[in-house]
Amino acid sequence: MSNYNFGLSATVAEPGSFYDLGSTQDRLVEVLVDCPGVQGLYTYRIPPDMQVEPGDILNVPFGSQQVGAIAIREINQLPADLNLSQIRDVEEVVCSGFFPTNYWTLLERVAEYYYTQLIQVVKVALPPGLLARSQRRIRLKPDNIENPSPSPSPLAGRGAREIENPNPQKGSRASGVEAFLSHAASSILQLLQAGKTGDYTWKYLQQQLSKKHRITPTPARRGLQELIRRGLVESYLEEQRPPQPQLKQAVSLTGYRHSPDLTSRQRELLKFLGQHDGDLWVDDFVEIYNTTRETIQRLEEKGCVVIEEREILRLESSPVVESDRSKSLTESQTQALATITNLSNFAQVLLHGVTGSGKTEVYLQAIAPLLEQGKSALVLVPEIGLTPQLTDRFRARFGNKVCVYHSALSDGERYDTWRQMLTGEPQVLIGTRSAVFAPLPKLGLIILDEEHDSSFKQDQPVPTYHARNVATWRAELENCPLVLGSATPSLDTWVTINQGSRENNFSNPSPLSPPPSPSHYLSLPERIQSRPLPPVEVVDMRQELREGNRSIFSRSLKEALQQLQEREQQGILFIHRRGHSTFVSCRTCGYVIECPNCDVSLAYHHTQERAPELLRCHYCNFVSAHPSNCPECSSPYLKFFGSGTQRVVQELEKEFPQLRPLRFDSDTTRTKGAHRTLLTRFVNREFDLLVGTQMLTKGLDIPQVTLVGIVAADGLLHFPDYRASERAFQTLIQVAGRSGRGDDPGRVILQTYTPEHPVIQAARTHDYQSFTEAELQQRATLNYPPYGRLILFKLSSLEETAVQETAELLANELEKNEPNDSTSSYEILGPAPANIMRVANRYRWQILLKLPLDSTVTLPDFNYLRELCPSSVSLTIDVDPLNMM
Ligand SMILES: Nc1ncnc2c1ncn2[C@@H]1O[C@H](COP(=O)(O)OP(=O)(O)OP(=O)(O)O)[C@@H](O)[C@H]1O
Ligand SMILES: [Zn+2]
Ligand SMILES: [Zn+2]
Repeated sequence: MSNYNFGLSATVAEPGSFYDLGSTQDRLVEVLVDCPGVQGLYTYRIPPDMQVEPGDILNVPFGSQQVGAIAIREINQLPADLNLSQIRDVEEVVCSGFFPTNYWTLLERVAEYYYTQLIQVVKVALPPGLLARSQRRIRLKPDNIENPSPSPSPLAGRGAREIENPNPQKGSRASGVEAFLSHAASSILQLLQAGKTGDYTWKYLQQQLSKKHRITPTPARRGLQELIRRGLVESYLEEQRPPQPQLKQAVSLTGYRHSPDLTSRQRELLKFLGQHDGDLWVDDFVEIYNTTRETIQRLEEKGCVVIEEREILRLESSPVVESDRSKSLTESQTQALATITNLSNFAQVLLHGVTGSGKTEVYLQAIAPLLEQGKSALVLVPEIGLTPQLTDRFRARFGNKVCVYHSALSDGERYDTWRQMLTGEPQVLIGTRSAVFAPLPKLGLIILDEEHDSSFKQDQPVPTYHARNVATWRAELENCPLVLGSATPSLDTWVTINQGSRENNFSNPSPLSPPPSPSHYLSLPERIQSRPLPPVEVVDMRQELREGNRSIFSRSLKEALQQLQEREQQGILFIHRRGHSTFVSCRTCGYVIECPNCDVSLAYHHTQERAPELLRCHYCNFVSAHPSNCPECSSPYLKFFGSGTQRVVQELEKEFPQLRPLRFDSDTTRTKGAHRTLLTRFVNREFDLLVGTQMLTKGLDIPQVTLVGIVAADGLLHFPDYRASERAFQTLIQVAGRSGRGDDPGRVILQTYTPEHPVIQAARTHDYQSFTEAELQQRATLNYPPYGRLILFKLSSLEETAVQETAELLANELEKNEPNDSTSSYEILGPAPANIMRVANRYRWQILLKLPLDSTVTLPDFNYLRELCPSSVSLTIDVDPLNMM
């Protein structure tokens, strides 16, 4: 801004004073300020010679501070509750073009659809502290101080300050510059000149000014403006530190590995290292093989390995992976790929491929040419920790063009990844749901893998967005294709795509009809190498009991477990719950031990012989010691009901002492990298059986797994939720799909007390189509999604009566507003207490609105409803809810 027109500077409004420029001339901008606890948009004036675009990062005065802000939109009318004298000027555009075009349109669309304030959307979209981290710095411009150039140099101009000074020409010598300056400005200059580099953060300068010169923020800011106008100093945003070469220790095998005095453990470690091409990061080696640095050093002393420092990429966060090349595709993969690569505009594609059909290979080959064209791709996955394999496959193909973005990254890592994206380098970003907001410029393709997975939906906090919706809007705005991949597509997607592709086929290409809805259905109906899907054997556990088998394992499953080791194969046992037992009750009086904070029973946790016996709440994490007597009647006879992962592992140890089970659930995978470590050990055959929950269902590709046992399918079936069947079916098919992915054929043993249930029957035959048709019919009858829309009002409060009264009040309001015309009306279900009425001491009520799909229902003003809630009651509006509390 060194060419600031001095003549105009006199008209810049000083805080507290007011120069009327005539309102027609004023350009106003609404900004989001980055200040903790501050919400909403603030209006500022754009100085006449400043250009501000939506998305620019600004500096604005805020109270007595100077804060970072984002320009949201220009407005041409002053908000009604403000008058011009209150409006302050944008101080400076710190950084322009920070966000890709369309980015703000996307965020606004999310805010609108999910009935949230824009600031809430911005909070999920941007990495934490994005603005706060952009430090503003001030540095001297020594050239201008020593040789101020002639007109139109700022020094030669005529401005307010110079008029005060009778002899402006003296300013042409450096030593005389200070003579023209205000006290604040010359103090700043002094501070800068006193330093070695003449370069400080503005924050530091402000502190010094206030401490040493008693200059308050307002004059300080004016002083700085003065210096900038005169071209004596410049202000800049501290650059992201260039990637520092970081060094890390790697361990590699030497040729000399048969030293005679090696222990068997040392030999084993060398063998493991050999399996990784003789080369690993020391950290990874220690973690994966449960060894220590000292052990590795001893191997080095014996000359079997060398340890050396190697440079790593700053963003790299996983072990080195072998690079690989494109596989030659099967016929259906080829067809699918051809369709996807031929799309250059917005289109929605469903890639419906059975488990193990090679969807990932299609993604990889669809992305490769984009990178060559300088474009980027966004790959959304349910949970990154659970799928280290997927990330590895991408890294193996695209090396360091792959970045990972998810909430488990540290703030710093997230910030770096974000800034790094803005460079516009073509890259592949793999991330979980919030990565749908990643600001990749030149986006060529969005992929949502396992699109049926409910972790793409955020239940809380607001915005309660579904990444699939946002991805669709994003693809539309970027005009690029969106690929939804799954072996068990959600019914929502199934219906959308079917409708879309029908219109596609039958639309009449007259120029007057709307363009065909760009939907494509692509199918991979077979596994790679025509391997069969594993047969599913359904075992009726009632029958087992009748025939005298009281074990949690059926005879079939026992036999299969016995065969595992003989055949050198591995298996997976799926259990619906972690912990040991789902509840504990007294045999004498029937008392069930419950959480003091929630309306649920406590689960019994006990991992091994000497470990403490604990009761744990799976909702609020309350923990207590397991009592030895019934708290109600003191009876010592407490019984455990329901089996969790711990119990199954204990039973296994009793019945199959030779089998080596590995528990894989959220209790055992809490630490960073634990998923990878455990899976690696399993793949290395340190264990025979993986025993785990839901997290087993997501994308595991382990060829030597031939057996999948579902210990009790019933736990999945009975939920008071209209989606229970859909979810249960997806889970069963996905778990079953982990079996038989290699050369050996697989099998699935599904144990249940309700073998006749339609979900079990459909899973038995892997019959997606008929399950889906039957389920859709039921949804249509009841106007449930995808044939209707739902909006869930979730209320909660520490006060039981307050939340009930508020729920009733809101329901009344909704009823009052209900349109009379039956075609455009909505249905109100409730108010009702939530399924679990109290969680973490908060009482929960809900109201469900059911809306027809195709009408334009006028909804009541939700902001008004929000205002009706007393401060003790919190209200969340969940649009298209997936979990009914
Ligand atoms: N054309 C191919 N030729 C040989 N092997 C392939 C080919 N395509 C994929 N594979 C391999 O087949 C296995 C299964 O592929 P992938 O994991 O991509 O299946 P998927 O469809 O994503 O399965 P799921 O939905 O069960 O996760 C992988 O090990 C992959 O490397
Ligand atoms: Zn009792
Ligand atoms: Zn609880």
